[in-house]
Amino acid sequence: MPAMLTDVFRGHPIHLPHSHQPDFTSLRELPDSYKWTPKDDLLFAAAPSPPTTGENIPLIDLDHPDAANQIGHACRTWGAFQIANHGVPLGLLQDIEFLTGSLFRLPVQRKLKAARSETGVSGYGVARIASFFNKKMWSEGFTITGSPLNDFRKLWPQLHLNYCDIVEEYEEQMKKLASKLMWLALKSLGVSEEDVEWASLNSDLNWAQAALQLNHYPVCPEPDRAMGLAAHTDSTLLTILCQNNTAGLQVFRDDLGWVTVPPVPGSLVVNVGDLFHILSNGLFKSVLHRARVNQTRARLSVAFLWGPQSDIKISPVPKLVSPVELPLYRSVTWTEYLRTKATHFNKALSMIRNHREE
Ligand SMILES: C=C1C[C@]23C[C@@]1(O)CC[C@H]2[C@@]12CCC[C@@](C)(C(=O)O1)[C@H]2[C@@H]3C(=O)O
Ligand SMILES: O=C(O)CCC(=O)C(=O)O
Ligand SMILES: [Fe+2]
Repeated sequence: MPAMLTDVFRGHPIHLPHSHQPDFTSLRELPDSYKWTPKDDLLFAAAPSPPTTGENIPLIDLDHPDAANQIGHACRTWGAFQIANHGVPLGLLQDIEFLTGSLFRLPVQRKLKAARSETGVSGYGVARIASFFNKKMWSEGFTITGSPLNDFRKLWPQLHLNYCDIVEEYEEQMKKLASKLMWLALKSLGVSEEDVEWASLNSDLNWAQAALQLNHYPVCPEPDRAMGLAAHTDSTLLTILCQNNTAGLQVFRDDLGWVTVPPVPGSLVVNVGDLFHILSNGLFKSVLHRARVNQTRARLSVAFLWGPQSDIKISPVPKLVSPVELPLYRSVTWTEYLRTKATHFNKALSMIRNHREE
């Protein structure tokens, strides 16, 4: 039985001080431990794209006949795009946003009842990547893998079953959408289901698994010096992000710097993760992104982090490899990759890169 996402960090404990999580609303000044400088993150001060260039990740209508090519182009140039007409009911997006808001409005002591353990994936706390930075991030998170029942019972003794239903329905919809997006993107490269062995053997989506990451970025007294979620790439095949109507997500482009992704009501943001970069033999860009905060409005986001079951080995699709286009990466399971990332963070991709023989 392969390790499930839930067990990924068993034997790989990490000490993160969730219990020191402050009551953000009570802080009138930004404590020094939350003040970021370029020393704390080399890209902290990287120039943002001037708003006049108007360059931004594309908004793609999934009903458009050319959607596959538009998605492929976005994956190659940005590693991110927004989608409209995605088929996920608006009411469900509102429900998951409501659930997220209700969760983070709970008193800190209640949230800590469901704190993530040192070897766990699920629960309340700071993002796992926090361990790589000297400064703290102005955010709190809640990760869900598998059933949230046990955690939700601790958070909402009365209402937990309603909230579990919302998560189940949301994950169901996201699973279908993520798979559709992956095949549309691959289609743009001339790759179909028959070309991807592990998927064609399991066409009913049983080859996939996911985590749901709920994020809260409270109002911040000094947003220019704070960081909501530090720059990172996701380890996933694809991540689908639902953000409330407050801007904060930024994506990085070498030629443009940091570009803010504007919230578009009813749309969803899609990020290419490291595993899709590997699968596409480097053609799709695993996008570096981060979340900034602001002084007037709290921000919520819900990330659906989607990847393969833990026994599936991901490697460049054979059709995209040739004597001139050598496979850039060796094969890796999601579990192996998450563990590599937990140790080497932004060096993880280069750890599994094949080095060309001289
Ligand atoms: C499946 C996963 C991806 C993730 C690590 C995790 O085990 C669960 C949380 C995910 C998340 C969300 C916030 C950013 C991120 C880098 C992190 O620290 O936790 C991602 C992880 C990832 O994609 O590597
Ligand atoms: O809140 C956001 O916009 C980004 C969240 C994110 O990157 C993540 O959860 O992995
Ligand atoms: Fe992310």
